[in-house]
Amino acid sequence: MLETIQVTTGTGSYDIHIGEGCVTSLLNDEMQGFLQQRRWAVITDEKVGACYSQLISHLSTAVVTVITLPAGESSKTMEQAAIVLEALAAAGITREDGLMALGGGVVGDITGFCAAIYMRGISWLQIPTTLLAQVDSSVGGKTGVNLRAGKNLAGSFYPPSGVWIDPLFLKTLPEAEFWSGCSEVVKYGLIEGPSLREWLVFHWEKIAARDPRVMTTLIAKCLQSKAAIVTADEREAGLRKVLNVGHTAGHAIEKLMAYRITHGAALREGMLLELKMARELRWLLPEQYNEMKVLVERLPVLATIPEWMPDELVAAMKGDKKNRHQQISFMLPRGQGNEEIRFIAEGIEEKLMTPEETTALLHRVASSKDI
Ligand SMILES: O=C(O)C(=O)C[C@@H](O)[C@H](O)[C@H](O)COP(=O)(O)O
Ligand SMILES: [Zn+2]
Repeated sequence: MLETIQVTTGTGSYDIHIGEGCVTSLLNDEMQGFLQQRRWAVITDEKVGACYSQLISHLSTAVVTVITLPAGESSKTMEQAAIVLEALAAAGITREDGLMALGGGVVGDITGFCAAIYMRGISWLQIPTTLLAQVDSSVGGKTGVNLRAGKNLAGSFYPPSGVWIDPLFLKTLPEAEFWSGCSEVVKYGLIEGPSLREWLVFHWEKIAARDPRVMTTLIAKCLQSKAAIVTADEREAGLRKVLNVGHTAGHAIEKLMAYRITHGAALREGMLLELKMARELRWLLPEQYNEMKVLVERLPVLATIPEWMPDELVAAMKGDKKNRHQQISFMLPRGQGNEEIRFIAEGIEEKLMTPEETTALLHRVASSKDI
C-alpha cells in the first residue's frame, strides 16, 4: 500500500510516495516504471553504499553510474559538490538523465545542489534512507552545502521530481541517526500543536522500537504538515520559517561543534534554548513551556555539548541567513492563556525587540544553568 502526498508549488508539483518495502523489496511496479523513464546517476555515501550494495546493483538497468561520498555532515562542502559534478561529466550524464539521491540529508542536499547546477539543471529523485531525511529534508527542495561561515549558506530551492520513502530502511539505521531524525519529528510536534504532541507521547514506545506501521503513519503525519507549509510558501517568505524552530540555535551549535555532531543532536539543544527564550519573554505560560520542554527532553541527549559562552553562541548566530537588519532571527512560540500557540519570527515582522535586547536575552538564557 502506497500513501501519496502531493507538493504543489510555483515551480511545479511532485509526489511523495510512502510505503513499506516500496524501495527495499523492489516489488513496486510504479517505482520501477518511474525509474525506467530515464538514465540515472545514483549518489550515495559510504555507509549506505556498503549496507545496500545489492539493492543498488538491482535498482534498475537504467542506472549508469554510482557516485559514493564520504559519510557525514563534514562532506557537505563545495569541494565535495565539485567532485560530484566532475564525476557526472566523466560518466557522460546529460540533461535527459537524472540524479538519484540514495541516503540521508547530506546526500540529498548535495545531490539536489548538483542537480540544480549541472548543465544548468537536471531532474532528480529523492530516496531518503534516514529518518531525518524521510520526515524532513527530502521534501521542500532546499538544496545546498555548508560554507566555513556557516550551515547551508550556499544553495538553491530546487524541488525533486519525486520522493520515494521506504520505512524499512529504518531497520538498519544506527541508534544515534534514528534519534537525530526524531528531533525533527518533535519539531513537528511543537509546530502542529497538542494533537500531534499527544499522538507522539502515546506512541513513543512503538516509535522507539521503530514499529514499521507506526513509523509509516509518523512519516506521513510529518510530511502532511511539511507539504502543506511548502505548498503555501516554497521560498520561505513567511510561513515556511516555522520549519526553522530550534534551528537558529541548533545551527550555531553545529557550527561551534565543527559539524562533528548530528543535526538532530544540535536541534534538540537548540529547541530547548529557544523554548527557554520564549519562557523568559513570558510568551508561554509555565505549563505551556513545560509541556513542550518535556516532549523535547524525551529525546536522548546525543552529544556532550560544552556550556557555550553566550558570546560564542551569539557570534555563531550572527551568520544565520534568516537574519535581517543586524537582528538575529528566531522562530519562537507565543501563546497567551488558552490562545493557540503560534510561532513568530522574533524581531522581524513584528519588530518586537531591538538587536541589543535580543543579544541580552540570549546572554541571560545561555548563561543560566538549566538549559
Ligand atoms: O525545509 C525547511 O524549510 C527547513 O527549514 C527544514 C529544516 O529542518 C532543515 O534542517 C533545513 O535544511 C534548514 O534549512 P536552512 O534554510 O535553515 O538552512
Ligand atoms: Zn532541520
